[in-house]
Amino acid sequence: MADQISLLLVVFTAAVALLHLIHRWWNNHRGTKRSNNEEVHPPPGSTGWPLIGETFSYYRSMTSNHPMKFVEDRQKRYDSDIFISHLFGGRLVVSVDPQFNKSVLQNEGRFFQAQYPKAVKALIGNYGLLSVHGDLQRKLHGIAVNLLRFERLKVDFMEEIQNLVHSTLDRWADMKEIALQNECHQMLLNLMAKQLLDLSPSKETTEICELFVHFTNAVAAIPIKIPGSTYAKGLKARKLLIRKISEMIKERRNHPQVVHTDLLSKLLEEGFLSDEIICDFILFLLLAGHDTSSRAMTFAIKFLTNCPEALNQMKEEHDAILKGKGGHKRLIWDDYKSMKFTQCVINETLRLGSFSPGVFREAKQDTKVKDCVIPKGWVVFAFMVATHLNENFHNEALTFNPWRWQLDQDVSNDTLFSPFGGGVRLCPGSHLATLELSLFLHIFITRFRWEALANDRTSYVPLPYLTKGFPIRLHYRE
Ligand code: HEM
Repeated sequence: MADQISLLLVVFTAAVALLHLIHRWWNNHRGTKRSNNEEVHPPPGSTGWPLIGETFSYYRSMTSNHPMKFVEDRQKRYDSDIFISHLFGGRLVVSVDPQFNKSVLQNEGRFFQAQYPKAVKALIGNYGLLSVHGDLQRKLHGIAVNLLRFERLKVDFMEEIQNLVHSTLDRWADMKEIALQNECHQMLLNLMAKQLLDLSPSKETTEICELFVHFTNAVAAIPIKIPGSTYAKGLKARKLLIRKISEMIKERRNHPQVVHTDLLSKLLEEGFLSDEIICDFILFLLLAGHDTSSRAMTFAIKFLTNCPEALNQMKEEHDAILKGKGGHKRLIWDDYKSMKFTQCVINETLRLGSFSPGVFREAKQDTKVKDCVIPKGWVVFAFMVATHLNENFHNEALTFNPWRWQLDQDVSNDTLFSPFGGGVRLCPGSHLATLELSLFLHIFITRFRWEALANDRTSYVPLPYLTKGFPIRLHYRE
């Protein structure tokens, strides 16, 4: 009996090994015949193991002190900046070529179109902005741009953000010790909940924030739908969030006499969007509008904590602004525009944090790049973080150095630095995000000094975050 089991194990192991070799060979040698019988070769690469592909190597590298190892190994192995892999549940072409990535973004709707993995689409819904194309994308993008236009930033948001940050910091001061990452998530979700759904900070917004933790974690998690998995929890959170928004829509329709000055009212007034579109659109804006900016806030404070020279320069800049206002604490647009060093800190935080690590685009036709062809229907992962952390483009790329933005104007070109994407999908929230960060840094730095309570590390998966949530102890500045 024992012999039979051993024999079975040997046969099974040999079969798996053989399958793997065949799979590898097929990955490395396949070509596609075009209609004129010319054989075209996709980029070099490997889809790794059946089903899981190269997911584990990618995760291992992106959670380590050497996040670019996954990319660097493949660049060396294939002698190419564009290679095939199997990540996020499917085969794709990974591009770390900044010129090609820029052209992918600029050619949205022509040669490429946004195509996020099925698992992400199931979370953001059929009408989350990154799922829609053509006229509907332009229409919804336009609504988002209008919501976040300069005139609104200069007046409404300027006022609203400062009120919110001051009241939140009053609460933090009472708590003395806080987990900054969670607190920033909650603060910015409160801002978006007010703008989109007219919700003031309450038990309900705290519940929404808790659901968003599961929802966001699932966006870049391994998409396994078994009960208790990160992905399954995210899908459940989506269902509950959509139910909440639907109930608000019903409530508004039942009580039209109650006046609201939020985005939801405007969308209902316009009357041409279905409830399904409105729910997915609002859910997407809630997500996009709080998650990345709140991560950026936490990272900025963490980077400054580890770089006392930059923190001192920030203190000087912000103390001078306050002094110039003769004790009047509320900032105006010109004060914001005068924060020169702060802008360098924000750029450096966006580069080193790379909060939106890459974008997904499907080739709408066979597309020649260098000496290979990306066949129609294949998805390209334009991996921005690999440009942002590349030593060839940014000297000592893993070091926080805000002064690089003062000295070397070249690094601010949008081929090498594109934290907000580009083309027709350029992030409509980029100016709001910069305003939020600047005002937050001003108020935080002028009110508090702080000490870190744990030795936190950066992980770039599922999305960039600090592994311990950056716990800090706060003290009022003398
Ligand atoms: C640090 C903060 C932020 C970063 C790094 C960021 C990054 C990005 C990137 C890279 C894209 C392009 C995705 C693609 O092309 O596939 C994008 C799209 C988008 N972002 Fe942001 N974003 C930030 C903040 C915000 C905020 C505050 C809002 C809204 C309040 C927002 C709303 C959106 C929307 C609606 C889109 C989709 C645009 C479209 O597909 O038409 N983002 N963002």
